[in-house]
Amino acid sequence: MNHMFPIFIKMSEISTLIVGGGNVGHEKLEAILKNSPNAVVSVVSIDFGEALLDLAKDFPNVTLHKKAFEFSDLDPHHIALLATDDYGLHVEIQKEANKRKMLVNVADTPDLCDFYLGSVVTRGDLKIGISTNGKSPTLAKRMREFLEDALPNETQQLLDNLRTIRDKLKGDFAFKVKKLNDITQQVFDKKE
Ligand SMILES: C[C@@]1(CC(=O)O)c2cc3[nH]c(cc4nc(cc5[nH]c(cc(n2)[C@H]1CCC(=O)O)[C@@](C)(CC(=O)O)[C@@H]5CCC(=O)O)C(CC(=O)O)=C4CCC(=O)O)c(CCC(=O)O)c3CC(=O)O
Ligand SMILES: NC(=O)C1=CN([C@@H]2O[C@H](COP(=O)(O)OP(=O)(O)OC[C@H]3O[C@@H](n4cnc5c(N)ncnc54)[C@H](O)[C@@H]3O)[C@@H](O)[C@H]2O)C=CC1
Repeated sequence: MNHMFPIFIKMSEISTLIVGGGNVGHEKLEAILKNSPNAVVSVVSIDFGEALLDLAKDFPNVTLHKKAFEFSDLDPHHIALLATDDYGLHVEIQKEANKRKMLVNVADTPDLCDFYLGSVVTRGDLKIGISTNGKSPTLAKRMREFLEDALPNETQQLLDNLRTIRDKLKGDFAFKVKKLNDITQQVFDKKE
C-alpha cells in the first residue's frame, strides 16, 4: 500500500530552494514551473546549464545564485530539492534541513526524501497527481499519458457550470450537497 498523503501546495505562498543547476536541477525547476508558474524559487549552483538558464529567464520569481552551497542558503526557504552530483553534500544538507523542520527531496535517493514529485494530469482547474510509491516513475508517466487521453475535453466547462450552479444554489448545506451529487450523478450516468 502507498502510505503517502497527497496535498496541493500554493507554491507562490512558500519559498523553494533548488541546489544544483544541471540537468536534474533543470528537470525539477521545469516540473515546478509547469504546474506553478508563480512559484517562488531560488536556485543555488556553482554552475548553471543552458537549459536551466533558458527556462529561468522568463520567470521573474525565479532567482539564480551562482555560488557553492552554504547552510545559510536554507534560511529563507520552506522546502528544498537537492540536485547536485555530490551525494555526500546531499546527506549533509538533508540533515541540516530536517533539523530546521524543512521538507526535502533528494534526487536519486528516495530514502532521503520527505516528499516525491509525481506525474500530473491537468485539464484547466482539474489536476490529478499520480504516485507509484517510488516503484516505477515510468509507470507514473504512462498513467499520466493514459489519463490525458481519457479525460473529456469538456472537463473545464463542466467545472465552470458546476461552480455557477454551486454559487446559485440556495438552501442549507445538506440540501446543496444532495443537489450537487444528483447533478454530477446525471453527468456521469450519461457517459456510460
Ligand atoms: C522517488 C522519486 C523521487 C522524486 O524524484 O521526487 C523518483 C526517483 C527516481 N526516478 C528515477 C528515474 C526516472 N524518473 C523518471 C520520471 C519521473 N520521475 C518522477 C518522480 C519520481 N522519481 C519520484 C517517484 C514518483 C512515483 O512515486 O512514481 C516523475 C513522476 C515526476 C517528476 O520527476 O517530475 C517523472 C515522470 C513525470 C511525467 O512524465 O509524468 C523516469 C522516466 C522518464 O524520464 O521518462 C526515469 C527513468 C526510468 C526509470 O528509472 O523508471 C530514478 C532512477 C535514476 C537512476 O537510475 O539513476 C529514481 C531514483 C530511484 O528510484 O532510486
Ligand atoms: N541527468 C540525469 O538525467 C540523471 C542524473 N542522475 C544523477 O543526479 C545527479 C545530478 O545529475 P545532473 O543534474 O545530470 O548533474 P550535473 O553535473 O548536470 O549538475 C550538477 C550541478 O550541481 C552543481 N553543484 C555541484 N556541487 C555543488 C555545490 N557544492 N554547491 C552548489 N552547486 C553544486 C554543479 O555546478 C552542477 O550545476 C548526479 O548524481 C547524477 O548521477 C541520475 C539519473 C538521471
